[in-house]
Amino acid sequence: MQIVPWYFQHLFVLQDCSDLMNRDVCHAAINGGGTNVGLAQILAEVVEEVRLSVDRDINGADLLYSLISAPWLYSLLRVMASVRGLAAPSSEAQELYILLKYPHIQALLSAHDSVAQKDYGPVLPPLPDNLPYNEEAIRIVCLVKNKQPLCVKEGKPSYWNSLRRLTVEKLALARRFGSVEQSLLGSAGGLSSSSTALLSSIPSGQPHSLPRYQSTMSCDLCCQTAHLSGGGLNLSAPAVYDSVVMDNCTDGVETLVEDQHHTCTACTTSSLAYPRSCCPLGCGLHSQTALSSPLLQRHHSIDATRSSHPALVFTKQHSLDELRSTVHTVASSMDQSTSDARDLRQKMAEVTEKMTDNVEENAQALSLLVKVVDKLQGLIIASKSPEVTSRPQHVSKMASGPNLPGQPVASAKQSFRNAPCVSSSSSSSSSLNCSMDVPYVAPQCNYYKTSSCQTRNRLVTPGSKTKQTSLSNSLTASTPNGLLHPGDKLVEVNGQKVRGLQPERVIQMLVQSQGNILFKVIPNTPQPTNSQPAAWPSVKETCWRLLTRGTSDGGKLENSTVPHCVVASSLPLTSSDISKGSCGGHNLTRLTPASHPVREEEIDENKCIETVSEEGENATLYEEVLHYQRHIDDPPRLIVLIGPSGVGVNELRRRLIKINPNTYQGPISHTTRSQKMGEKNGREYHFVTKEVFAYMVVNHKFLEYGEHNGHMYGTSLDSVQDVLDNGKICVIDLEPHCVHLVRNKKLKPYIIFVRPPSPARMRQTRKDPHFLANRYIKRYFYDKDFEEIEEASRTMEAKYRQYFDCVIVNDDLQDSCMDLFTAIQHAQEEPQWIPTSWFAPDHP
Ligand SMILES: Nc1ncnc2c1ncn2[C@@H]1O[C@H](COP(=O)(O)OP(=O)(O)OP(=O)(O)O)[C@@H](O)[C@H]1O
Repeated sequence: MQIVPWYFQHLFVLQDCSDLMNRDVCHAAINGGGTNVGLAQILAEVVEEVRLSVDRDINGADLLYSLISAPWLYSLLRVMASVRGLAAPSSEAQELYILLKYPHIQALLSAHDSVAQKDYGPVLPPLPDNLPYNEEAIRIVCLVKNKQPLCVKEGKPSYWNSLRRLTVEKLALARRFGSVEQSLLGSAGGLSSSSTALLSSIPSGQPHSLPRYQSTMSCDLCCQTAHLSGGGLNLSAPAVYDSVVMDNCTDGVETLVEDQHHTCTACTTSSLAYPRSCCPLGCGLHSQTALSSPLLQRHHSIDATRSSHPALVFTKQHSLDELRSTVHTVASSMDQSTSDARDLRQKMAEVTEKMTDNVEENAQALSLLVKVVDKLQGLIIASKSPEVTSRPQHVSKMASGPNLPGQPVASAKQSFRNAPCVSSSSSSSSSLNCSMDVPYVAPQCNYYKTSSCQTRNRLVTPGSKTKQTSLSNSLTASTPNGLLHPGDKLVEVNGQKVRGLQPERVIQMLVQSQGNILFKVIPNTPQPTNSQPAAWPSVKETCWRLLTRGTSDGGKLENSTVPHCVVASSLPLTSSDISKGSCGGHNLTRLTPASHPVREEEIDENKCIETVSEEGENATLYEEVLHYQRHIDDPPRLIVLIGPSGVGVNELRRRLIKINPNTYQGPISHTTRSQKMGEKNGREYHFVTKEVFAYMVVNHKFLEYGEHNGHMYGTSLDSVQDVLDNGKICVIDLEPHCVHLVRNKKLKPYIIFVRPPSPARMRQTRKDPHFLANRYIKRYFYDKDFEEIEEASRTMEAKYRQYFDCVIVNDDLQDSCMDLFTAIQHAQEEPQWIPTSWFAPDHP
């Protein structure tokens, strides 16, 4: 049960506090401090009672609920706040208090609270009363992002969690260094007034009416989150209570679990006997902290089983790795924000660099961390302040300066509630209430609310209809009520124009955004059923390419581009037709027009129209073709090599590019692996995050992609286009079933099939070469490989031959390279038959 570790953390901190209070109380009693002796007794009893409850296997949720709503807890919190008032508190009490008042702990807690207390319900600006009824050119969709970053896998910690965990760990580290660190930290900030306010803001008297927000408890070691909302526990504790949790977890890093049975790795005692387990899922961390804290030493001495733990040593490398990952998380989360964010990132990096074995430097690093946390704090405050919402991007600038709000929960929440969402400056709206999951259709707007997000459509004055990037594939997946549709054109995100931006860039903005996300989209209007554009019929003369034919067994270099065709129009093609037909200066070789539509019986080897059989039963019958010669100013045609695995496609491609890299180039692949030393983004690879990669996959950006060694690799259409745009001839190899992805008017691919010679000949020519089965497993060819290659070639050719413009038999390598070179020249410089549809003008 996920709740148990959280509970145990609290149980033990209570135990600590109980013991601590006991001592303090005794101390106070001895010194005449007058503290309520009965409180310590109550606490001790409660701890014992809770422990017994666990043994009796009482439902954890109920237990937790009663735990956090118990009056003694509030008494405890009050007492903690008044610890400082003791005449001569014990060293443990002092330490506890010092821990609680560290500014970075306070800032962190406060930041965490602010996030947790955010009301994730959207607050949308009102719609204007005078919206036109029939205005549908632009739609505004406002989504409210939930707590999970976009595309992040379930369970992945947010950077808040990372930061929180990190700070806790750093605190544990710092505590090893006692006074030096304290003095430095003290000089770095000490206990700010707002921190004090935080501590003293615990109301006395009756139990709090706790703020209602979803409580997401995290294991501070591995950041596994356990949502407690399911068990009626949509409650959380006030800030100080959280700080107790954190303090406990600081202590708690001494003990880890490795499996789901809550067995302590150090003492192998089971969770029942030693219920100190922190994470039931096993966080896998094995670096530990040997804490010199008297509190911890006492902690060990409380329980005999615990005292048997060996001293655990903090691993610096682990700390650095954690810190680096946090830096990375923060960095990637704030990639496109302003200089403040960069400053923050820089500071995080500095902290990373400063973490050494040197006490003083570590203290400095912690001090820097305080500033970083402060900045984050400022960011949250900024996101709550109304003026921020008028900025085009909601995280455009972080508030600077300090930072602990010390602000009561209610007011913080209120200020957030009052904040209008980011909205387009040109529009306003009026509010409508609606029920969950029921689309409410008003005369002037659509207004939806879903369980994960609340969205609203709003009609505004139409803007430019310039072609925009469509993100609908991924966005529609996030908008269950269908607010966004495939083909919708995205105009703005959070008031920021996205015109001309790559979809990857836009998705990056979404990943980084928090709270409301406002889309302005041009709805996709249904395409006319008649796909033939109005301007197109001007080309009267047509040819038909026969797409299904038997395998040709011609020579080594076969040009299959001559269509088996006649003309099916009574009107000759004129030059004006050509220009109207968007042939744009291409030289069309006209065929002799037939005087009547061609009938099936007229089909023969030289002059034919025949069924074009695409895959599937209801295949298109014919492919209409035109003779096309590339204009010198046109981008080069894409060269696509297809062949069975092992035939030598890559070898040919590699050699071709190597011989003349100024003319030929392969596309730059995308990868999620990290950049190595000496590599440059965009040269060896496009290094992208998993989120961006996933987005690209979802949006069919890749021609091919796959995984290797846990990293994703893919060849994107855009990277192909980049090569062509640079005036180079892009040469790619492709699986035949992916050919349709490039067979379009923009790329005008010239498709070359690489056929193997006979198995006997292959055996002769491929004596030494390696066979890269699946591209990665390198081994020598076996005899059966040659037969398989031949078989695969035959199958491939039978199925896809209709798409091949040329066939090269890869026998002798030198000859094949020459053939390839000739074929490519041919494709670029001589007339070729290409589908008529590639000349069709763009849809308006
Ligand atoms: N004509 C040839 N003569 C001799 N060896 C060749 C010839 N063509 C390719 N090879 C060799 O055959 C091996 C396989 O070639 P290559 O890796 O290019 O295959 P491929 O078609 O790209 O297959 P895969 O897609 O599975 O990698 C390589 O070692 C390559 O050097």
